[in-house]
Amino acid sequence: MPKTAPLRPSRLSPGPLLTSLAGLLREWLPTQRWFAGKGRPVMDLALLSVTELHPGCLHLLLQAGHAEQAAGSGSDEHSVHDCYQLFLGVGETVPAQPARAVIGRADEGPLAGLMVYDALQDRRSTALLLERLRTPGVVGPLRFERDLGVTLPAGLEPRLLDAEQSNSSLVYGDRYILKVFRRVQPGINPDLEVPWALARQGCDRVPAPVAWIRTSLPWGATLGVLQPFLPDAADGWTRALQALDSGRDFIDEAHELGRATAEVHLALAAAFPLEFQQRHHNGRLAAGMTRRLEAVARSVPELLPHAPALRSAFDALAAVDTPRPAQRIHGDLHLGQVLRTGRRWHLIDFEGEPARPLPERRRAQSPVRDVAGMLRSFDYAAHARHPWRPDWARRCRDAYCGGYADEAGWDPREEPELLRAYETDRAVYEVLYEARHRPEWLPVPMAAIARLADRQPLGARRPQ
Ligand SMILES: Nc1ncnc2c1ncn2[C@@H]1O[C@H](COP(=O)(O)OP(=O)(O)O)[C@@H](O)[C@H]1O
Ligand SMILES: O=P(O)(O)O[C@H]1O[C@H](CO)[C@@H](O[C@H]2O[C@H](CO)[C@@H](O)[C@H](O)[C@H]2O)[C@H](O)[C@H]1O
Repeated sequence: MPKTAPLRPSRLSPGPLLTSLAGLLREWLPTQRWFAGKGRPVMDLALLSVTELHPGCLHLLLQAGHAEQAAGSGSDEHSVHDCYQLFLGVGETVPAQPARAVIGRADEGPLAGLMVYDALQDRRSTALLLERLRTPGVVGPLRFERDLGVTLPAGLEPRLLDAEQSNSSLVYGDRYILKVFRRVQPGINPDLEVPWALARQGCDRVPAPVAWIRTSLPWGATLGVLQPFLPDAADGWTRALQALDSGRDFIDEAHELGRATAEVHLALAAAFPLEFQQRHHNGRLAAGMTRRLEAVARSVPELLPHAPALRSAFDALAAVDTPRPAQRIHGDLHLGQVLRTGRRWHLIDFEGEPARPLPERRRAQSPVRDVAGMLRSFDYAAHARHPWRPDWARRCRDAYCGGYADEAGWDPREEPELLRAYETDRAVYEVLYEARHRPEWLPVPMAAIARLADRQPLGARRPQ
């Protein structure tokens, strides 16, 4: 049996504890998908907070730095620091669980001789985590809170979701899903803030938070959110690939998805203050997009030859000065963020692009940005299958914009400069994302970059 006695307080002091964990974490972190420096060496580590959640289970907020190569001629490496949330099990043995849960045996410091493992893969630890959420309260700097109007049942069987994701999610008895944020930033996470506000607005397109975890140390932040689990749901990406595989169009689904997106945008506009953009707003927006393009081109040299042509999409945006109200949006909308149950679409994951700072992700923006994200996603799906089906993507894109216009009362295609600039900006983001996390996917956004630079409409065939 694993040792489950509480650790002596002296063992939890951050400095000595790090002596035990540093070597193990340096090996383990770069293998985790949610680690920003995936595959790259960890440069430095600091423990920002240590809490023993229950005997043998440590909750850590860990600051980790990794080297980021600014590629291109003569550029240097610099270090990037992020704060990560870890749940570590510590015991004389590792409880029965997948071998990949094992992090290793500590060979020095206060944990010397003890095994360390990923507690999110341990049934006992994750069952106790749900118990904490059922009975709100405080453990050290951690606050467990919930919607007091909802009663959470006891004893729901936990399982760690085996999905490609930026965080870690636990499903409890197919009734609830707990998202544990891995990269933590100061401030309320929009994935709690936005679904909560939408629920208050009566919008049922988004699962409403029922419980959440926050911390006050080292600063105020959201650590996790529990929401109802939609059983038998398939995400839009899976549905789109199924349609492609069986040679089917996806027009009805895309049209309905456009309507669902517009419905959520209307609810967001009602739930949060609108911002009326100042003159020259588009100029500033275009300048930000240009800066991002230049930064990504320094990291991913394949982008460099296209940069001048891509900049023209941002210059065209800067030349249009028609201020429009800005509002809260989804911020990272793509086919993987929409779930279909029966004939209904739901939107999930309002965190925004995980690499952007939280204040930026919470800013009011044009809803065209979300539309552009979804349009890019139809192109991604079309590229994921051979032969490439650009006409399939184009029909989806038209149906999606048509559905959006039916619900919202305005068509995103009426703002071509904004749509093109946002699509270009999104493709640039995807280049960086794929280069960092899934290099084998890099050709997909790079193909879009080549077409955007050529001023070809996406989804159209390149001239032979
Ligand atoms: N409420 C839900 N019901 C059913 N499945 C869900 C729900 N929320 C998330 N999921 C599943 O979990 C996966 C990851 O969730 P997501 O919020 O996108 O996490 P991440 O931000 O880490 O990528 C989704 O792709 C989806 O398959
Ligand atoms: O994990 P998140 O949902 O926060 O999103 C990140 O990962 C996505 C990939 O899992 C990435 O999306 C890109 O690939 C998708 C297909 O796997 C495609 O549907 C999207 O259009 C494309 O952007 C997303 O960009 C990233 O933020």
